[in-house]
Amino acid sequence: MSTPLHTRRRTAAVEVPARLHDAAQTRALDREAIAAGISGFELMRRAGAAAFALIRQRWPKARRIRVFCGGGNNGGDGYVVAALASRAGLMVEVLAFKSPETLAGEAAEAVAMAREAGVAIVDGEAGLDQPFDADLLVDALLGTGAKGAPRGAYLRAVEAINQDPAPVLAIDLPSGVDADTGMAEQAVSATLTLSFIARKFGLYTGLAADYVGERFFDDLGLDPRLLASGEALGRLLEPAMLAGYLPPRLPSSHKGHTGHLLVVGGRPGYGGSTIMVSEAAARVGAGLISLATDACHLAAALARRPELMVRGVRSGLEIGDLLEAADAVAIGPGLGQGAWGQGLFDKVLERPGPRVIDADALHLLESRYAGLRRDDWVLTPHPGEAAMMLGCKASQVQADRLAAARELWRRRGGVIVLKGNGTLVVAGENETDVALCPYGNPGMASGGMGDVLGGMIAGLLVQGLAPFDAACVGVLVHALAADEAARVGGERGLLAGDLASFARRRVNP
Ligand SMILES: NC(=O)C1=CN([C@@H]2O[C@H](COP(=O)(O)OP(=O)(O)OC[C@H]3O[C@@H](n4cnc5c(N)ncnc54)[C@H](OP(=O)(O)O)[C@@H]3O)[C@@H](O)[C@H]2O)[C@@H](O)CC1
Ligand SMILES: [K+]
Repeated sequence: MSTPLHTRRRTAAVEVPARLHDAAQTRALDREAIAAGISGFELMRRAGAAAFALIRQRWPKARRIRVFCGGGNNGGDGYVVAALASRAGLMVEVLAFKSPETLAGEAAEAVAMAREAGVAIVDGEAGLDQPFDADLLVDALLGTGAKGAPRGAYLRAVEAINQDPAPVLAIDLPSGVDADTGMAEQAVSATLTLSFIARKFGLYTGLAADYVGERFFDDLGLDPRLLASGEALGRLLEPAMLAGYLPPRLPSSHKGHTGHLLVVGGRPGYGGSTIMVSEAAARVGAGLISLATDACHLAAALARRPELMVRGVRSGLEIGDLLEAADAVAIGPGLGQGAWGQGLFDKVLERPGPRVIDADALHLLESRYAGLRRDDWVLTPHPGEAAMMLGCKASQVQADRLAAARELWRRRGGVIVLKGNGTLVVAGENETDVALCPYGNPGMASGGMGDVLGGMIAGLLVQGLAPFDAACVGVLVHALAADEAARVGGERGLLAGDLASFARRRVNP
């Protein structure tokens, strides 16, 4: 972790952020826990108890519960929930999508527990045709053992759950959502999802967001040292991290200590983007900002932010001195891919140094600098731009966002920020090189949001944060600012320009 220039020694304790695992890594943790002396059935009993406690807390008035059980251990969790609910006097029905007699191991023990508690267990497919009028549905069809999209009777169960107006608790993950990638085509649309032992990477990014509902997590009381061991895919970005990255400034700080950013872009008609980049950088604390843009935008830029230093430029030849003075560059928004944009981009790439490369500059990178790899840049593609860079479709990027971001990193180096729900920051293959932002909201689906993000990352780069740290903090501050702005005024109608002032609060943790 790097510290911004001219700041006090870090005082806040740096918390280790929550780890994210894929299904195989989760199964390895399950095995470790069992090897450490907690039986598989005890884990299942704890999982069912955690789920039932959440049901009591969130739906205290629920009296009729229908539990959809599959044939694996996810189904086993469901049988435990059913047993506990029945013992508590609720009316419970299990729809079994695999004959309970065929279940093995701890899942068979859970079936016995449900039977003992007097739970009605009926054949799943037959039960789908019988009305039940449930207050709550529990999805215990598929968990981390699922392979591919739900098949056969499981698919019909998913459809039935989604057609039922009752709220849905998904056990471990919504059936049909891929725990590793978040890919989901036909999946349970849950009200809440309660995950056990490990936070599944796939529940935090891409399409999964449309299915998981509110996310809950329970570590089933396992030893934290066990949970911290073994492999993981990456880590979650959390607000508590900000204090560690952004300590207070020294009283003697002046603008020469807090970095000088050069923003380049804004062909005629596209000046707003670079103004937003500049303003966002200023609001996260960049000391000085020079904007090199088409001369037609000078008045607008100065009217919006008189703090900027703006220069109308006709070609890359006119930014040599600005590049010399700048600690970092943000280039791309509104740049265009014509001769003007090309000339400026070539000039910016002539010398190394921290750069945020976005939008049109990503296209120019692909068309003019195939194979160029650098450590000091931050590339910020949205899924469409990532697809352009990888030569595939945006839907393929979304189907496995981590794989796409990793491939971009292998080709281009530096830091890859793959935007979209559950933005990913990737700077290598290790767990500590991968960060995922679980914040943000659909109000951010509007023009200019990416420009503001690029500005924030660039504004942190000039303050001396390392590229990976600047990208993580920028992504987090951007999403938290958007959430705060949405809380104040709602999601629909949220403007990119609204974020900058909310960001200020976050960079002074
Ligand atoms: N002790 C532990 O480890 C703990 C585990 N825990 C819980 O166990 C869960 C993992 O359990 P798991 O590994 O048994 O797999 P699970 O997700 O239930 O699915 C396997 C079943 O699904 C079927 N199937 C697969 N894909 C399918 C498809 N596309 N469409 C249709 N069917 C499909 C497959 O059938 P097959 O195709 O093999 O015949 C098989 O019957 C985990 O998420 C957590 O909830 C917790 O209790 C904590 C302790
Ligand atoms: K499930």
